Amino acid sequence: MSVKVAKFGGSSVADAKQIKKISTIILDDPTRKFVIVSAPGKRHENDFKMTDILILLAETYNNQDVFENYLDIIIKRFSEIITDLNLPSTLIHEIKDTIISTISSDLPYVRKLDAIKALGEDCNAKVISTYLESIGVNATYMNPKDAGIVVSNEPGNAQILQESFQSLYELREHHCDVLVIPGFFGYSKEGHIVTFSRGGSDITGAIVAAGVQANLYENFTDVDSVFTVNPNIVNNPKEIKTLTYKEMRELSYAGFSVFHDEALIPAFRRSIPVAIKNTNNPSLPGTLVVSEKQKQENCVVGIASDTGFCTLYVGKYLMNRELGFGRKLFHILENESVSFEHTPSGIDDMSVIIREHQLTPEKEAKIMKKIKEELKADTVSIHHNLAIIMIVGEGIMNTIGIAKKATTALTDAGVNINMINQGSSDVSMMFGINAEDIDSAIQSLYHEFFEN
Ligand SMILES: Nc1ncnc2c1ncn2[C@@H]1O[C@H](COP(=O)(O)OP(=O)(O)O)[C@@H](O)[C@H]1O
Ligand SMILES: N[C@@H](CC(=O)OP(=O)(O)O)C(=O)O
Repeated sequence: MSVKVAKFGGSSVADAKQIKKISTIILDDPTRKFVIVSAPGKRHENDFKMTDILILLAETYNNQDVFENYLDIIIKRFSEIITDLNLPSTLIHEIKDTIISTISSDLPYVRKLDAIKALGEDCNAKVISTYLESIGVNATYMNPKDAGIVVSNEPGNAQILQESFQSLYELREHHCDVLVIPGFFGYSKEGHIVTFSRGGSDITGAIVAAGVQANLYENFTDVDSVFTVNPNIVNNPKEIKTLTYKEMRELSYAGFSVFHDEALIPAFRRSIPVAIKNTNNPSLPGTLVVSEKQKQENCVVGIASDTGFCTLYVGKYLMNRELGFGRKLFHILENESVSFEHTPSGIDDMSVIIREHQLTPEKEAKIMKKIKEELKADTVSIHHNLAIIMIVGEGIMNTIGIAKKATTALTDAGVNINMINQGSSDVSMMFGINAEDIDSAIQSLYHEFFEN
């Protein structure tokens, strides 16, 4: 039996008009049995995402601040959707009761925050399945607990547990034609709601696709395809037709927010192709992510960029001869719950690239003090405001001239390179630059690699 998993992102389920569009897409293909939905997203550029307001609601309630306006915004948004879809008003009363009982529950704050964040997806899934039923579809809402989505106990950063896949496979036999599953969260073994990292409905989609052994995982969003560069930086960039899991993971990791980087692994392990398509233009083929693709003349498929990094620089004469230096350095970071992204190193120097949001000024000072004292380092410093650029493509490692092209483009744009990391990955080349240079760097690289 051929089955597809279709995930609809926040922009695809942002209001009644969009929900009607996704219903047509679901009805169009009877193999679209598993539907994963996000919370209502942005309806236009300056709009808000429901998840952001839910977080503000949780925070203000916890700080005993004024929270009622956030509650009103959330209820109003769901009310509009329910009214415009001609669904019974009892549904909005149920949603309101659920939100109020969740915020006033006596759960510890981290648990409550996750339970509140999950409400956007959960309530929207209930609304969408009720709508599908109202138009005659044999659809049902399926809670992630009943679906068997068991995750690790890390609030806001869940990982799927292996045992989930067997239970998910059994969903294939479910008597309904369409199962609507809320994205973004699962349940820990202890029964707590735990969310994935932000943008994590893509992860739910990939997990369900892997579990039910789908023939295709369709990820519906608001762009016609994955573009070679971020369309918010370059106008109308070229589209990518096909790319490999590995290429997509690197690009997503480095800023192609169209697809979550952690959503690739479950699909990759079971070789399930991923199609990224536009809800507003569903007849277009979109972008296909697969295990292997034909060799292309220009091996570079995409160039991603992301900000919010910093470099922790450590210098010590004879570092290369000191057994265990790296281990001790990482141990200091581990004790402060700081993970690292990259570690370019020299003979007497080591740089550790870290995502800045993990550091507070106090944590930063503590880490630097420990490195100085415990590792007897000569120099320790932290440089903020770093951006990374990732040039990605299978075959990059064995293609002559990629670095030359990249450095020419950066030179033409007057951009200083703070760091180069090449050879650690066989599909990417990384540059570190100042965050304020990102747009001009990407525009120049796009010109060099895709227009010349
Ligand atoms: N290289 C890229 N190709 C396509 N979209 C990109 C790229 N980089 C960033 N994006 C952004 O990703 C957005 C879609 O992702 P997201 O906002 O998470 O959608 P959804 O609401 O479907 O979850 C696009 O509107 C676009 O602004
Ligand atoms: N709603 C969640 C999860 C998600 O995946 O949303 P979206 O599909 O709108 O990116 C978030 O905003 O993080």
